[in-house]
Amino acid sequence: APYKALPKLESGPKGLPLMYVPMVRKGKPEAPAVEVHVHEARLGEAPDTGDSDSGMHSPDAIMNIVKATDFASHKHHFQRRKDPEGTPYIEHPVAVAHILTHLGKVSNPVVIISALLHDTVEDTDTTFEEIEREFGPRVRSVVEELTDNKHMTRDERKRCQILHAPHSSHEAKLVKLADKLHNLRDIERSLPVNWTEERKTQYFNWARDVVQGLRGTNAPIEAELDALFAKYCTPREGRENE
Ligand SMILES: Nc1nc2c(ncn2[C@@H]2O[C@H](COP(=O)(O)OP(=O)(O)O)[C@@H](OP(=O)(O)OP(=O)(O)O)[C@H]2O)c(=O)[nH]1
Repeated sequence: APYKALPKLESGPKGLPLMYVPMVRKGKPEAPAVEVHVHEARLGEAPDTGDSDSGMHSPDAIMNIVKATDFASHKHHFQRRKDPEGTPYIEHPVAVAHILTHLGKVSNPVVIISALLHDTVEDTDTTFEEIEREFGPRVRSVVEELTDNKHMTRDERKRCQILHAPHSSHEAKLVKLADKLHNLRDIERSLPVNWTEERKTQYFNWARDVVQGLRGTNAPIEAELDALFAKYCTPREGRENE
């Protein structure tokens, strides 16, 4: 279904100063009123490091993160996970964003928004044009990197992920790492319907091959992945978890 964004409450011509009114507690404002400048383009100007917190404190970054959560929950509304409980799908992108912020200590809004949106084009009627219109070209580009080509066979898609991982942008690598960690944690928690133990091992082995191409991106997330690989992957003689 088409996504209808709420009109911005703070709307005004881009770049024009708006008055930020501080919260008032016990008759005293928490902070003096300040002027903030709304630049929709700021997301597109974020630095390339992927984990910088530049821009994180800007009101428009926070608003766009909430908007992406709302967008994803709208788009994934009817979708369920493959677990026997039929968990609402939206739990996955929200958990991926949470892994990035809390375990990975990532606060680049482009990465967090891309994590929230990473399955919308692959799994729903969302288009890349829609993502760009609502969230800008940087987010579109990262989501494009994270979207499997549905015209390929399953085996081709899986092979492509291994081949493309090392060539991904830093932002996409971060989301991929967190995506894999959440999917693996989910499988450990509850095997998807009709999955055998053999398929579980195959998935863990394949995920280890993808993660191999993402290494050196985020130490805490990679450490959690390594602990799971050590537990569930087929050991590689003399090359443990390579
Ligand atoms: N672990 C787990 N995965 C679930 C569940 N429900 C849906 N999925 C999705 O299923 C995919 C993994 O299942 P597969 O059978 O290997 O892949 P396929 O759906 O593409 O054929 C993942 O998507 P993907 O975008 O293909 O991710 P990935 O394969 O790139 O990691 C994952 O997000 C669930 O309950 N547990």
